[in-house]
Amino acid sequence: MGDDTTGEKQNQARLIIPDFLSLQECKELEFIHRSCSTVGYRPNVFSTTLSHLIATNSPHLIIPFLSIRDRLKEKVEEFFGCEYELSVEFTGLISWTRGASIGWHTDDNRPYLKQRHFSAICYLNTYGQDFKGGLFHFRDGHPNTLVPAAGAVSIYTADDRNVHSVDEIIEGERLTLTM
Ligand SMILES: O=C(O)CCC(=O)C(=O)O
Ligand SMILES: [Fe+2]
Repeated sequence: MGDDTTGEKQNQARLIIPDFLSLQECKELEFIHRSCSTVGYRPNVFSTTLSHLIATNSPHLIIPFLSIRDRLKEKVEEFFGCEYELSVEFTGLISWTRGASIGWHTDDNRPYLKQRHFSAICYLNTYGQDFKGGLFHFRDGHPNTLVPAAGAVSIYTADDRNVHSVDEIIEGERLTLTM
């Protein structure tokens, strides 16, 4: 029974919704990334953050993000039972090209990230079709491996219940909306 309880807690720490965004929304965000992305925070990674869109005088391009961001925030608050408690700390489009990968980590893994409670990753394109490699893995619990598909969202707590990694991109470009 102890194990069951642990399993249940583990399951509650993540939520995967296969069709959260329409393909049209994915395409629109992809278009913005193609027009505005800049060199990202790690090798072979490119990003388009909302602050970058403001700084480069493209504030109109923020509009498509806003309703998606609210929908996602509502979903997180509903699922994790923290209505009206969250504020969104980061919103950006992030693409990974050949050679990019990330090993096991949690998303609150720096002292200055401890205020981060949840991560949400919307997949804007599809494994096997747009890129090869780039599978997402949770170290513990279920589901274990996520195969990125356009429109899906994965929401998980940023703590050590959700240690995760992403395989190296072998070909193409893997695009996400990350919050
Ligand atoms: O893109 C993903 O699927 C997750 C990326 C990730 O874990 C991170 O950037 O911290
Ligand atoms: Fe991560």
